[in-house]
Amino acid sequence: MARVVGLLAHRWFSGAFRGPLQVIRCPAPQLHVSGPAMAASQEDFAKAMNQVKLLKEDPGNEVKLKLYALYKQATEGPCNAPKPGMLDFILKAKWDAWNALGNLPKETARQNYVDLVSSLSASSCSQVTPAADKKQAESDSLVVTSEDGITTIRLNRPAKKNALTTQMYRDIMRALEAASEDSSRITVLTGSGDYYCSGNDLTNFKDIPPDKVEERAQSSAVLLRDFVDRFIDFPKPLIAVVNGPAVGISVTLLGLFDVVYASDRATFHTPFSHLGQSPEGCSSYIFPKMMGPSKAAEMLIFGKKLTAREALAQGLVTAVFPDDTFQKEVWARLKAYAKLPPNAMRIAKRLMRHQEKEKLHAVNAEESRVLAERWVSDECITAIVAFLSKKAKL
Ligand SMILES: CCCC/C=C/CC(=O)SCCNC(=O)CCNC(=O)[C@H](O)C(C)(C)COP(=O)(O)OP(=O)(O)OC[C@H]1O[C@@H](n2cnc3c(N)ncnc32)[C@H](O)[C@@H]1OP(=O)(O)O
Repeated sequence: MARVVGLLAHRWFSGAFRGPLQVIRCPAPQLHVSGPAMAASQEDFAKAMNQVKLLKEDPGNEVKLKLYALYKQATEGPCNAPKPGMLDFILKAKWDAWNALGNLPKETARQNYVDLVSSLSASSCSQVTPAADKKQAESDSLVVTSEDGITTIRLNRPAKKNALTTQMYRDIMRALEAASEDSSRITVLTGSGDYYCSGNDLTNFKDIPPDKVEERAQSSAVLLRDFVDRFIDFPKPLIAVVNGPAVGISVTLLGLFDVVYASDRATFHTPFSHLGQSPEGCSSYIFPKMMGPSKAAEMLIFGKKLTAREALAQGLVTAVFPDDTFQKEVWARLKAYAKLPPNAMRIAKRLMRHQEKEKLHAVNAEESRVLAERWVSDECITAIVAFLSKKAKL
């Protein structure tokens, strides 16, 4: 421990503060399920010490001194070190800060330390994932956090109902790659705001020069195929926390998740025929197997929108929760799952997925190929033009 403090103190006062790991985004507030007024546990304290090393911005010497003092008070109690000489400025500043805490109880110092670190993390809007040596998110539209053994990938375009831009597909792929290698045990996909996701961002089709339409359809099909492949191959338990309505590809992909928890406000809509498009995400294979061919046809051919309860009855959703307790109940459950032995979980997943993998890749390839054809069809172009000119909504 003394080594850690020494290292931190060295970093702070030499200015080399930033840790080597890549910063992703703010921690998700709802991950903090523990009660508000409780004293910080040793575990919280240890986590806070780690978080300090990962702060994006140098919080400044005053805050660093405060952190130092609280740390010493929390671990050793009131200042008991001899006062340094006047000329030893750094040691003197540290000693003064510690000594100024007087007889503050260790528990209070621990709590204050945790609170201070948490406010610094929130204000510098930084959080890291352990495998963040890889570049993960290019924009604010995706927020990736890692905490309590759970890597959370959050779609973060609430004003656009979390519609997926081309960049977001790429960022999600990177986030999945990183999550498959980081120390987290389970991975969650969820959305910010009132929607889970409104599917493909239809403005992805905007401003394509006529002579590039075919080329763009082909490159989008490659992107789609790669994207869905990542879900097929993802090695750890993958959970969808469906916080609100889901549309298009965000619904079809659910068949590739291990568990799907939904708010009772969520709906599930795959309006492919309305859009002149065709099913993707392996849904043309998984949905009929899961819910029977005729229920799958209602969704995938006729675009029937399911309520959360209907989706539960069809096996698309694992459990439905009342919206007002959704986040609390789901995250409590996930935190418990994230304590299970990671290798056992991966092995169980591998055994379940293994027999189907080849088939799923083949289905994905075919669905992507067919969609490339649909994207250049009159039916599809008409539907997209109608949406973009605000004449049509689902
Ligand atoms: C490369 C891989 C390709 C994979 C292909 C996948 C296929 C699909 O995913 S198909 C599904 C495509 N999605 C849609 O067709 C949904 C279109 N959106 C809507 O019908 C409605 O917006 C809504 C029912 C989702 C919500 O309606 P509501 O009245 O509540 O809100 P709005 O005012 O319409 O939305 C707010 C804002 O968000 C924009 N927006 C919503 N969804 C999309 C979207 N999918 N693409 C682009 N933009 C979207 C909407 O236009 C509004 O924007 P403004 O505030 O600027 O008007």
